[in-house]
Amino acid sequence: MRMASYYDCIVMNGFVVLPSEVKKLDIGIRDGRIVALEQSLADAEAGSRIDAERQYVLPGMVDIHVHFNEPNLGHWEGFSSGSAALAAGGATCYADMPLNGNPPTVTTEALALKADQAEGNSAVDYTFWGGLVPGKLDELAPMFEAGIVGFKAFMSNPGGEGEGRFREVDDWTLYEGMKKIAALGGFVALHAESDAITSQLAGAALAAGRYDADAFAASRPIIAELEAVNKALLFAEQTGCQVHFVHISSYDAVELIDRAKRRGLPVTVETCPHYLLLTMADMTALGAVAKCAPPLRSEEQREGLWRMIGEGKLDVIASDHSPCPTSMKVDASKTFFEAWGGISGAQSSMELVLGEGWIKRGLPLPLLSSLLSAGPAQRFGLYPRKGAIAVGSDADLAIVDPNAAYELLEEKLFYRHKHSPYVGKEMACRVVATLVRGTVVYTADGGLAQPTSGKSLLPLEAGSEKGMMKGSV
Ligand SMILES: NC(=O)NC(NC(N)=O)C(=O)[O-]
Ligand SMILES: [Zn+2]
Ligand SMILES: [Zn+2]
Repeated sequence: MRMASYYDCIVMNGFVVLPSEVKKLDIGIRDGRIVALEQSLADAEAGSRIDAERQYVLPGMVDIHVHFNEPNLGHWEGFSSGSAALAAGGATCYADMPLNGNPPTVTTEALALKADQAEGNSAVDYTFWGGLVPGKLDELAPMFEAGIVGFKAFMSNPGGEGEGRFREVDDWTLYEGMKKIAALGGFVALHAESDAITSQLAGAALAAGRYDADAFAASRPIIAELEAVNKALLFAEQTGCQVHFVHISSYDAVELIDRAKRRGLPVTVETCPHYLLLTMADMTALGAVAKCAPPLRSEEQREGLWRMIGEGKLDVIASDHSPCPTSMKVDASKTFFEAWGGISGAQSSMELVLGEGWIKRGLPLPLLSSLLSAGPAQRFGLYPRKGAIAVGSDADLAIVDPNAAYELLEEKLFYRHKHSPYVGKEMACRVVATLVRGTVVYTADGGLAQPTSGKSLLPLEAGSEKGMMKGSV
């Protein structure tokens, strides 16, 4: 009898963000899961209570686009500092990209190495992407068996150095890979920029002695994104493969993808906080710290992306946290073209999106929350275990105070290299606590409480039985 009303923890008095409404509820947690959502659990027995009066309780963000760069480039970020930053930003789960670690995650051996580095080093739960690259088509099935459902491919040069680096796909590899992935039941994620267009324009800019930020932006125009998206939609139609478009930067591309969805194509679309918060003008003003590919766009595009969100045409907001040593961003001897492309933002996604989308623009919280949590969890087949506040779901929660505006200072960043285009920005709200499976991993007052409580969501055992995972390396 006692069990029925005993909870390990109760989150009380908060405004709880449910899939289609916000309701004042108490959340009862037992064994890491949400077991009660009631108007009041004031009389219940509890191991601990968290008072969320005047605060909002959201499902933790599921950030399916981060580059933590292990193995071997952990000094660029790593699981430990990267996941700490996520926890501080209200993210409770992530999917780590198959680059820029070395080796990239394009074989089961590489996956095993990565999994080994993550284990015991993550503050929040995680899973991994595989990669679709030339010459490794036979690796797709074994990686799928090891639990990988999403395979990332680049349609333009991903940069990076060395023989074993992640390579972009040629059309044949993409087409064949998509047929194989469709047959397996997985999906492809695409960095959609046309290599033909971007390389041609970058070459021309450099030949003309233009190395600055504006020339970089002009070398990666929206037509490059549209051309790649269009080709990928054709391949999706021909192969039946599900496609997820990562970091889409223009509303034109969102509309193109939306038209394909309405024709019945199984496609989803992601954008990132930087395309919603920043423009080319910020890139020119801030320098390479705001350099990414595709580049930041015009104010008109930024507004257009918000309009797309309001119209329900996006599925996912993810950080595309792509860090590097600060010297690769800020180096007087290097041109803008040579600086690392990638923005450090993992810690700020939820605060930025809620601050701009909800507090400033008045968009509904459930809508924004679905892009941060439910949408990405669905994409990875993790919903509703992850990405929802519902009875039976993991108690992965972000508690947000809408009356705690603060200035983001460099020393508040958990990144290994503390650069970000958001340093110095006034944040309109603040993540005050993050819970992973009912455990408080972070509080704004106390900092990181649990640096290693994150768990892998991969069925590692399936691989290890076949000797493909741990033990084979
Ligand atoms: N090699 C990278 O980490 N690239 C990333 N860089 C960006 N977005 O500038 C990406 O996702 O394309
Ligand atoms: Zn990309
Ligand atoms: Zn990325």
